[in-house]
Amino acid sequence: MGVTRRVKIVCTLGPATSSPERIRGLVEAGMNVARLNFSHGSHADHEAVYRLVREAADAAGRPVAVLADLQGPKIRLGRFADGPHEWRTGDSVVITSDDILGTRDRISCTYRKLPQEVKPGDRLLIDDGRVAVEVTDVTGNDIRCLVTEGGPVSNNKGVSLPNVAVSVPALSEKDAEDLRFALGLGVDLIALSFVRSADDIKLVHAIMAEAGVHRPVLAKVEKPEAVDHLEAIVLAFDGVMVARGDLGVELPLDQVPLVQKRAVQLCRENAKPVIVATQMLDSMIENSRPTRAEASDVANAVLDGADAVMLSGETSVGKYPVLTVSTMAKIVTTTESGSIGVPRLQHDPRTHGGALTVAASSIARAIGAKALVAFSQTGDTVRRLSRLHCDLPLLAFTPVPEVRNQLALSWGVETFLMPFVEHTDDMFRQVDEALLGLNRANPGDYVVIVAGSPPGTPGSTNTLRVHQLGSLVDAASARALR
Ligand SMILES: Nc1ncnc2c1ncn2[C@@H]1O[C@H](COP(=O)(O)OP(=O)(O)OP(=O)(O)O)[C@@H](O)[C@H]1O
Ligand SMILES: CC(=O)C(=O)O
Ligand SMILES: [K+]
Ligand SMILES: [Mg+2]
Repeated sequence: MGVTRRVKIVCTLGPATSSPERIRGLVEAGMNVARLNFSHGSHADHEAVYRLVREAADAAGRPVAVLADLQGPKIRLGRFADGPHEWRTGDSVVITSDDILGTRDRISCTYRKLPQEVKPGDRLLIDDGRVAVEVTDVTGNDIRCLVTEGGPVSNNKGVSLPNVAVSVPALSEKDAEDLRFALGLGVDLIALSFVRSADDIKLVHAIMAEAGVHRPVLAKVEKPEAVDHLEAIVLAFDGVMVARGDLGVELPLDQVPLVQKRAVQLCRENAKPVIVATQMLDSMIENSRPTRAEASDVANAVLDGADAVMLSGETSVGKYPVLTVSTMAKIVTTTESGSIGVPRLQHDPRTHGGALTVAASSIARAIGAKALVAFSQTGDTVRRLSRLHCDLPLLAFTPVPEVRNQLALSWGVETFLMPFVEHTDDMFRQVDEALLGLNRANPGDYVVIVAGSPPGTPGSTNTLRVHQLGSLVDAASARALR
């Protein structure tokens, strides 16, 4: 049975990828997860793109998860009447909490209390640190600043205050509205930006409870506070994104690589998916080929054990969105073919599901099974198998459509959506049907199946079967299935 690319690809959608053709192109090139960035674009934009992703995924017959990335407590510049502008080193500019349409010399910001929380001498970094200013004076709502590192500024660029503890709430009114909208739309996954504590997830859960829709929530690690509480955050959330763009501004840049490695390992230990994000193939925003360093960056995330690698500006506003995805896919598959292992897991499994999946993978290898198969209603058992990075195909069977999509983010998982059945024998028949029917294996081949019994009882993973394909039907029916 062929194994395809194991590490998944997340693509941020934007103006460069809003047409049906472009979105189909991304799916064909290998997009597994589409990221809707609620820092940009209107609800109408996101809704249109959402529908196009669903259509393209259905047409391709492949699951593509949709991830809604909430802006979170990031302070941003407002809009310019006539931008973009260039701020030169030595210029004096005003950032104000007044609600104005900006000019080159005076621009609003999204955080009303900013003038009360900064003082002369504080440094503000704009657009991931491309432009830096220093506060010289605060008068009323106006913060006068000296530009210390000049550069371009435009609508909605982020403003970071690396050493100032601002009291912005973890979920703004805009985030709450965006979350309700995204849940209504039917997205599969939510990401929360600038998470500072494990408790931040409670605000998201409260809105999900009101909406009556529950979806997994990823914590974006991009604040020093998140790095300090990493383990608690991994335990509380359903996964992590290492958001290196803001992380490299909020934290000294040299610390980013080690935070990446620690976050990836912690997530694997806890069977939670982890995305490595930002600037992976950044130069492809402008060029048709990445730098050698970028190719290595993608390869190293694969070797760290990440579930997924992410593209941002490369696909949202870049000149070569589809080519960037195929380039990334090529780097990933070549790296995976190198048979260099990922770091070992440090913990013995602590749950029944964990123990059973370790045993399943070792039995499968020992008997030369063709695949590992997991039945799951929540995806939990599948993620426990996924973290082992076994070189056999990893096939997930679920009756829940959004779980099928969610598993598109997890390392190595290929998912089959199957009707719910009452008895384990019917589960094994579904495996026969799927694998023999699709010509993925031959009667007589072995697969190792992990399941729960009785089916439909979450947390009941207790069944491990060494299954010979076709053994539950007579030979004639097995042949008929082919
Ligand atoms: N829908 C959009 N409309 C206009 N400009 C966009 C849009 N999406 C992205 N951009 C531009 O492309 C840049 C990169 O896009 P990306 O989605 O990666 O946003 P980002 O601001 O870097 O991410 P984040 O806010 O999550 O840290 C943005 O800073 C913005 O200037
Ligand atoms: C993706 C993101 O938000 C970042 O890198 O900052
Ligand atoms: K965002
Ligand atoms: Mg960010």
